[in-house]
Amino acid sequence: MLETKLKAFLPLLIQHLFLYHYLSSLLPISMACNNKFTLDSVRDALIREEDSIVFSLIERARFPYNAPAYDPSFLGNGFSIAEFYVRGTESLQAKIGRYQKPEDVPFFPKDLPSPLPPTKYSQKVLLHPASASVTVNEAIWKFYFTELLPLFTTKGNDGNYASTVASDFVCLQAISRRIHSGKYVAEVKFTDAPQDYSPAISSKDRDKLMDLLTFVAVEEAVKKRVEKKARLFSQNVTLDENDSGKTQYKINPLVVSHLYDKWVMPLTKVVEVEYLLLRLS
Ligand SMILES: O=C(O)C(=O)C[C@]1(C(=O)O)C=C[C@@H](O)C=C1
Repeated sequence: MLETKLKAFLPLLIQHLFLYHYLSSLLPISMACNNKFTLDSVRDALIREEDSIVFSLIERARFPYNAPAYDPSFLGNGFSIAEFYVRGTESLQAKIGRYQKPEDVPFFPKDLPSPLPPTKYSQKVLLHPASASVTVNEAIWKFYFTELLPLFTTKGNDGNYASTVASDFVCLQAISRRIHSGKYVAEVKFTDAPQDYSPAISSKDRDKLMDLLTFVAVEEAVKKRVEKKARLFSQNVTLDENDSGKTQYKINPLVVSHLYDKWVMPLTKVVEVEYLLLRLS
């Protein structure tokens, strides 16, 4: 009985060991600790991304909502200024080698040009090859413009559309990179416990996978930390010793914890599940 079970598990184990050996020599330095890819080192990378997200929101909050920047009829070419800018910038960035790392995912992947000249980066950084197809950027685009922006910008229109959409793109890229880093989290969780994840992957049991990869205490800590970072990074600093006024924040710290609670962590988990479902292919 045990022998039959072992025989069934053997091909999986060989595939797993091969991929683990291959991947651990290829993963990004920022996520590797002493050349070892661990849950702690990946979580450290996610913590670092929090800074980028908070600072990008602070920059965007300098401008009011600026509705004309999102009006698809404004330029007369069928695109809003925001979409036109993101498409053009992604195309330029692809030419100089962006979008080869699994966590750098374009919002408009169709017809992106190849890098000039071809870079070597993609050969150094690889997860399971199927990971490239995992993207939740459509959902990110939607929640960012329709739900998040109105929460942290003031109503109004100051005509600064170019700066506004450039700031939007920095926010979108930071949020997307953090969420798609879920591919690394999923990989390390799988390599740490293939025996737990493999049955749920084989039976395509999304709920079970979601259950296995969820750590409620970690999520609570993340929400508290990002709120604290927003409080620290976005407060107005004065040198006036007698200033007993209420601290002013450039963005509401509660909006940042809400962003993580409602979108960033749930979508990271979707990325993890989708990655895992492809992990044994
Ligand atoms: O740290 C992990 O284990 C993750 O999977 C990342 C993350 C997050 O998005 O921050 C997502 C799911 C877990 O429940 C906890 C945290």
